[in-house]
Amino acid sequence: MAERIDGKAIAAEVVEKIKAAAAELHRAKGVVPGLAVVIVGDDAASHTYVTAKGKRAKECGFHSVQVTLDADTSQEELEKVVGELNADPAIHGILVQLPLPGHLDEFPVIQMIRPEKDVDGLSIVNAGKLAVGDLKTGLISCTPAGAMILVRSIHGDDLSGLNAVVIGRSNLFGKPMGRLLLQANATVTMAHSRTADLAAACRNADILVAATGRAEMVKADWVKPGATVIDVGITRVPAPERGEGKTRLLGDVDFAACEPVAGAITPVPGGVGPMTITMLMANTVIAAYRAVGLEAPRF
Ligand SMILES: NC(=O)C1=CN([C@@H]2O[C@H](COP(=O)(O)OP(=O)(O)OC[C@H]3O[C@@H](n4cnc5c(N)ncnc54)[C@H](OP(=O)(O)O)[C@@H]3O)[C@@H](O)[C@H]2O)C=CC1
Ligand SMILES: Nc1nc(=O)c2c([nH]1)NC[C@@H]1CN(c3ccc(C(=O)N[C@@H](CCC(=O)O)C(=O)O)cc3)C=[N+]21
Repeated sequence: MAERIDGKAIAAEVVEKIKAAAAELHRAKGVVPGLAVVIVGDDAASHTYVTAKGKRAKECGFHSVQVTLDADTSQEELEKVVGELNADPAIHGILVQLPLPGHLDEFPVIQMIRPEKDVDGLSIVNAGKLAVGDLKTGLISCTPAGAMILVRSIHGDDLSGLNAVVIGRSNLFGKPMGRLLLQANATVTMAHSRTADLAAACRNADILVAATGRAEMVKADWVKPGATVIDVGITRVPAPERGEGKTRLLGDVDFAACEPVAGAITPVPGGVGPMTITMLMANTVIAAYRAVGLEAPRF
């Protein structure tokens, strides 16, 4: 049976470091880290997730702002809001919840966020720094940064000699995850919807990371015995057995089938998700340190 990687417990340890860093920043410079989350429209799942971010920000002692815009907000209105947050000295981190409603163009909105405040790591500057291996001056997308802490909890900092397979190649997760694994000396395969024999590619993985949003697609015979399996996917499905209107979350990994084969595995919920929210706070405190010219702590 695989070891279960407890994302909640590891996130709680990181939260303590974040709180201490925030307290030190306040003591040294009188500055409170400020995080703004912008959400457009009324997607229920997005709102639950944004509420969780606000709660965690408060818990860390941050100044936290949520900007909720109507589903029919125009591109100009959204860009005006981001412009104001860019100019606000009390805000060190800005996150625009994705995806945006279909009539809005994501790319220009994300690219106008000042790189120093881009806590999602999606700006060309931050993505580029990661691509050239500069992990010290940019900001790295929260979910891959959190997933790497989970990988390190099993394998340590140096992944030399290990094969890693990432399923999914999004800018938000797959690409930065692949780059972080490569930077840590893993031999990386980036798989996606056009990969020929996905099962065979996965069977080669000492570290298998799934981020597709296809519920339970990773089966037991895709997993190399003893491999570390990191499940990023989140799909909400109806769960009538829990009561009327109730739902539950499924990952991209068929957990029950893969747990006996893997060496270590993350559950959903309680794996990568809690790390994502925590790393958003870590990025915000890092941005706040840099804003006052202090060297940022590492998490
Ligand atoms: N736990 C957490 O903290 C977080 C969870 N998520 C979840 O992770 C999942 C992925 O998110 P994100 O990267 O933003 O999603 P995207 O939809 O942007 O990307 C999905 C990727 O999966 C690939 N893919 C889709 N279907 C298949 C398939 N059948 N076989 C192989 N590859 C496939 C796509 O390939 P192609 O490029 O060829 O289309 C694409 O690269 C979602 O479920 C999301 O909810 C996301 C962020 C944080
Ligand atoms: N700009 C942007 N950045 C993101 O990082 C981003 C985004 N947009 N859009 C949506 C996805 C999804 N995502 C999740 C984060 C945490 C949990 C999470 O906390 N999950 C808990 C469970 C929560 C629950 O029970 O609902 C867990 O897995 O244990 C889930 C999903 C971040 N995303």
